[in-house]
Amino acid sequence: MMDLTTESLTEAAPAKINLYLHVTGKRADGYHLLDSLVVFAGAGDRLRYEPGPEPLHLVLAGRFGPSLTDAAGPDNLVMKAAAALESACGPAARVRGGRLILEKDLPVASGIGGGSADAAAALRLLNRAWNAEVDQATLLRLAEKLGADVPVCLASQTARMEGIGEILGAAPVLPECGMVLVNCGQAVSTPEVFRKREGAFVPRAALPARWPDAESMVADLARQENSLETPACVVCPPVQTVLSAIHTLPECLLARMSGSGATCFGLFPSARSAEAAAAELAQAQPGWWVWGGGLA
Ligand SMILES: C[C@](O)(CO)[C@H](O)COP(=O)(O)OP(=O)(O)OC[C@H]1O[C@@H](n2ccc(N)nc2=O)[C@H](O)[C@@H]1O
Ligand SMILES: Nc1ncnc2c1ncn2[C@@H]1O[C@H](COP(=O)(O)OP(=O)(O)OP(=O)(O)O)[C@@H](O)[C@H]1O
Repeated sequence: MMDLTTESLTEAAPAKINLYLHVTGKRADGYHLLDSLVVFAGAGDRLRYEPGPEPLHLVLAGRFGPSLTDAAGPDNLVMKAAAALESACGPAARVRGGRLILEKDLPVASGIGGGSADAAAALRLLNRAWNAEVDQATLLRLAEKLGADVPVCLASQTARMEGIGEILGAAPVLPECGMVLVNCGQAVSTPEVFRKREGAFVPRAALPARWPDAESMVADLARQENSLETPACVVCPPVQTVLSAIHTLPECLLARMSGSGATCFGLFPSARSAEAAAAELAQAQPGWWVWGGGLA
């Protein structure tokens, strides 16, 4: 008998951060080929499912719930994921209606994959709650169709991401470190940033099997880049201000933008030093979204 306790009907949707992001090429269909080291932070959204007799619908809550109210319908990535899963259910599945409650605590359209993490959480959650028995390979195929960042969010574990996001491989073993995430409040369109990218493609990075400490990781990461940082600064100039602010925080080892922006991250020697730095920045910039802590 399946366990349908409250806990089993809740899924975390952690923020995705691209520690580096190289645009290595472009496909004929316009999608870009990437090489990226993806990690997940302690910050995230939360998705809860309350089965019920009414048709499945989405309720938005959390700090950024109101910024998505126009997108609570079938276009929301959570509802798209639910529909995709329903179409792939096994014969023993018990597809039910009810409420999906999305605690939206990550800024929207901000380069940390909030919508992708929500979609992946919906696939995991409903696969369990509906007893859908959709296998991992099929889940990955559904995830790919929902968005380039959804496959990596399915496992929500550190990974090296290639192709357009669908090729997931082993990543270096990471050392203990902390992270600060900062968003200035301006939504940034991913296609627009990709369109504005200019110049040569960047080769695939050479990475070790593991980094023994945060300093050696940062020394390597400093040789990599986010190829979308320059175009994102054109679309959203405050990114530059945010990067400078992170860079000057005590103990900051590296400051960089994630994904297509505008959220930027700082790496710190520990979760504790990141929390302290985040508290300092939040006080100085009350209008920004600031988070500090460890990796997921
Ligand atoms: C920039 C990243 O966040 C890095 O992790 C992702 O590549 C973007 O992932 P995403 O937001 O899930 O992207 P999607 O919703 O699939 O695509 C949005 C748009 O971004 C562009 N896009 C996206 C991914 C990719 N590899 N190449 C692209 O050119 C395309 O114009 C696409 O129409
Ligand atoms: N559950 C959701 N959460 C956030 N955005 C959603 C959701 N469903 C649909 N969207 C739409 O998807 C778009 C991208 O939002 P999202 O927050 O995933 O972007 P992002 O952080 O830039 O993602 P990425 O890092 O994958 O590029 C927004 O314009 C938003 O309207």
